[in-house]
Amino acid sequence: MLAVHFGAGNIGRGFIGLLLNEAGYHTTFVDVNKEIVDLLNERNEYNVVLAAESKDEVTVNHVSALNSMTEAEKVIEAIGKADLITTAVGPNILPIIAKLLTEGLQERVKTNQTPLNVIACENLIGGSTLLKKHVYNQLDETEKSIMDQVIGFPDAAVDRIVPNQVNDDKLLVMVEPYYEWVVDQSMLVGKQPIIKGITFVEALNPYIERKLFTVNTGHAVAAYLGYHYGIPSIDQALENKEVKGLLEKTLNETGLLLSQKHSFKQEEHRHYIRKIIKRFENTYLADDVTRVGRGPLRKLGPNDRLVGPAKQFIEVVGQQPVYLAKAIAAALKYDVKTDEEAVQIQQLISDKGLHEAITEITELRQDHDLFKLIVEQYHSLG
Ligand SMILES: NC(=O)c1ccc[n+]([C@@H]2O[C@H](COP(=O)([O-])OP(=O)(O)OC[C@H]3O[C@@H](n4cnc5c(N)ncnc54)[C@H](O)[C@@H]3O)[C@@H](O)[C@H]2O)c1
Ligand SMILES: O=P(O)(O)OC[C@@H](O)[C@@H](O)[C@H](O)[C@H](O)CO
Repeated sequence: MLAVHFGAGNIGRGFIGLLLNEAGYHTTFVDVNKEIVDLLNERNEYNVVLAAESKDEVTVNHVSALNSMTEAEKVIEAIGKADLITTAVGPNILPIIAKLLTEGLQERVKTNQTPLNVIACENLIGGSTLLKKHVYNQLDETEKSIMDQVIGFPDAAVDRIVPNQVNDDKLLVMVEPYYEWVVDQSMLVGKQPIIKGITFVEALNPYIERKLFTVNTGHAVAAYLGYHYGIPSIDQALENKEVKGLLEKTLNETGLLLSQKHSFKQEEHRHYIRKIIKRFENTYLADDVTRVGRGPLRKLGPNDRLVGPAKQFIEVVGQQPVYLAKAIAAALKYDVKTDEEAVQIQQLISDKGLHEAITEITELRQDHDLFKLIVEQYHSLG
């Protein structure tokens, strides 16, 4: 069995590649990083080490790689033969890989009508659906009706913390022990892939919202407030009582929303939150606040992990999301010069002023309750 996986980065190698290998796939990674592509082809294997006292290590083999910049034809050929396609490139890169993916799928369906699923493993609600949209924008009506029959784009939620890697061995990936991969079964075509570690569910929305609005909202709070207090890593941010307290209060807000919206049992959800906080406290991960806070423009988007639940909190719970607003304010103050999106936000605030910048970034109208809360919290953060 062949899997073509776009993005041989942290989650690609440290999570998806590992599970695909355990399920018996040969994985062809597609990436633009020449060094990683060359090393994968030289060794055809790499190791994954657990960020835990045991430091257990497993070898992932049956892997190779293609450079999408210089080997487009080979990528198209691999898509033609693939049994599964997955991605972990980052939401902003999906429109870029969609071009080559489309060419591959167009060629494939000319001779191969075997059903094929494309699963985007990104931190995004409706990631595969978005990728499908980018693909379908390039198809004519006949191609669309063929693809409707044989190509599936099931949405997914993936959860495993994989920090930036600082190992001498450039292929080695350190990952936390915990993982969860949930896929929307109702969106699959053909047979369900047999991959130990995937949970198939009939409706993904409660799972992706639970993950994004708990793990990623909590992570964002720790990153932006951690940065605000000059703390370099997430586990250290959690040692700071002020940050941990604000994190817990923010997750109580999203918890209330999620419990009301998806009828989660409150005690079970509290247990889920406690487990996540423990994961953030893992000192073996030493996860930089700048990795977790990366891309603040994306994270402040109208449906992402901060503004998304804050708006819903007002609508569903009927209260003011004070702590989510504080996290949004901290994200607006995130001033990391090496992060292009942070630079853009600071530039926007200085060019157009805070109010206009908030509207442009979050798409919130100035008379929205959340808008006023964000402004208040921004000024109170100092
Ligand atoms: N790291 C985590 O803890 C984690 C956990 C769950 C989900 N995710 C999600 O997984 C995705 C990837 O995150 P990551 O942490 O692995 O990032 P990463 O930067 O480590 O990996 C991304 C990879 O994509 C490659 N890439 C960039 N442009 C490309 C292109 N045009 N074609 C092919 N490959 C390209 C990069 O070279 C890199 O190897 C993101 O959506 C992220 O939100 C990450
Ligand atoms: O990948 P991002 O930039 O969307 O978010 C940063 C982290 O919160 C994220 O990578 C987590 O580590 C991951 O989602 C855990 O499953």
